[in-house]
Amino acid sequence: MRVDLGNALSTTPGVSEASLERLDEQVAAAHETIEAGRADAEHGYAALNLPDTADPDAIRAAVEPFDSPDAVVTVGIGGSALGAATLSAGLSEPDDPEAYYLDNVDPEHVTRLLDTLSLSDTVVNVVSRSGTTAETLANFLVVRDAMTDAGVDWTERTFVTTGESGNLRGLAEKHDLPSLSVPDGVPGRFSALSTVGLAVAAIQGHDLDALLAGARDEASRLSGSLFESPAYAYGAASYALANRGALTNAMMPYSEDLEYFAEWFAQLWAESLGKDGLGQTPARALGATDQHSQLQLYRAGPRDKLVTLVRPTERADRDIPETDLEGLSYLGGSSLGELLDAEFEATEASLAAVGVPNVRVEIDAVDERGLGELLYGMEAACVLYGELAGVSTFTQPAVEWGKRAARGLLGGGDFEEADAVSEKTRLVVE
Ligand SMILES: O=P(O)(O)OC[C@H]1O[C@H](O)[C@H](O)[C@@H](O)[C@@H]1O
Repeated sequence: MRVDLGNALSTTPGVSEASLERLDEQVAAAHETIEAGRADAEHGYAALNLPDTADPDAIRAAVEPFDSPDAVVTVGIGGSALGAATLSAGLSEPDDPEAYYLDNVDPEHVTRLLDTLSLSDTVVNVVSRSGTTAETLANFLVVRDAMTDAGVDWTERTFVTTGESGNLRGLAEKHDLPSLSVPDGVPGRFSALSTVGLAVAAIQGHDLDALLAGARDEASRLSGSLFESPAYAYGAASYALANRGALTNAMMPYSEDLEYFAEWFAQLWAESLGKDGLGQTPARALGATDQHSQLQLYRAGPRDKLVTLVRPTERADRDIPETDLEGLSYLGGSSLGELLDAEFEATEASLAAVGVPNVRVEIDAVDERGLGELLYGMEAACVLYGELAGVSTFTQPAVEWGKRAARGLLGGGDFEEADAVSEKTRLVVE
């Protein structure tokens, strides 16, 4: 992963090179804390050890009974779905088993998906670190029922990824389901490079070793200076820019294959850093599509944004046919990839021209190695940002509040958070 901070230096907000040099002392101290956390495999920091601790052979062995299914449906939410979804979207090949994600309990969507699938040729991948998330367990009960109704033995088609104990672990043991464990100390949103994110990639036949090698490369570049580590350069600059008023981070990959990556990044950044009145709101965008919608705001709206432009430097290309249509001949003989690159450069320059901070992040290609670098790099950037900001990066108390309120409302226990629902102030206009 390469990070170019040049367009964030003399912008508004912006961070001077001299400020970054001063910040580098804090980066060195934060790096020491991070390394100590990694050495002790402390909660959260352990995620940065995954390139070495994940076991691709064990993952491949666990999914081996499911040889070439038509589809794999992951039932999970948040960190238990987005990492796998990012990988399957980024790596997908036409002959792969189709990957679907049930990460919402919208009944119409669930029904539509179940009606579309040939359930006897589908693998169900139930993922929940805690084993208690209501949406995941409810969806699983619905999927299981649909399989039984279709005459499919769900115990033959299901595998489970969860913690060492809990409801799901109990279910896996009771029915002798193939299962994987979520590694200790790895929060959901940092679990893309573990059993949680890699199992679907394994079923689809992607190269787990190359993914982890990419991540390992990025890990080897972590150092006590932001000027030597692309991940820390990104984390430190984002932190400095947020302190100076860039409270939104618009993540804008120029690749359809990375659209899910922006969604994964949004959870990572929001849930890890949004604490104590601090944080940077992630916005999701896609180049070049959003040049024709959101870019107007990014360039001319409030000066409260950092725009992160991500692209692969190599991709399979497609020529644009020659044409004698008036005014269009400049396109002919060029390629869609060249056009997309020109759009990327144009957006970057258009933001820089009016002093809107933007950072360029590049990987060589959207392949296993590139994704390993990118996901690991962003995780390390996030951990560094959290250290610099002094927030508790690996917890999510605000999310837990909502989970308890919803559970209380459904009669799943006596949770005082549920009372707040009836205390809501109303001002209804009809
Ligand atoms: O994996 P699970 O325990 O089911 O959790 C799924 C998701 O639940 C919560 O909303 C957490 O805030 C997320 O970080 C987590 O990824």
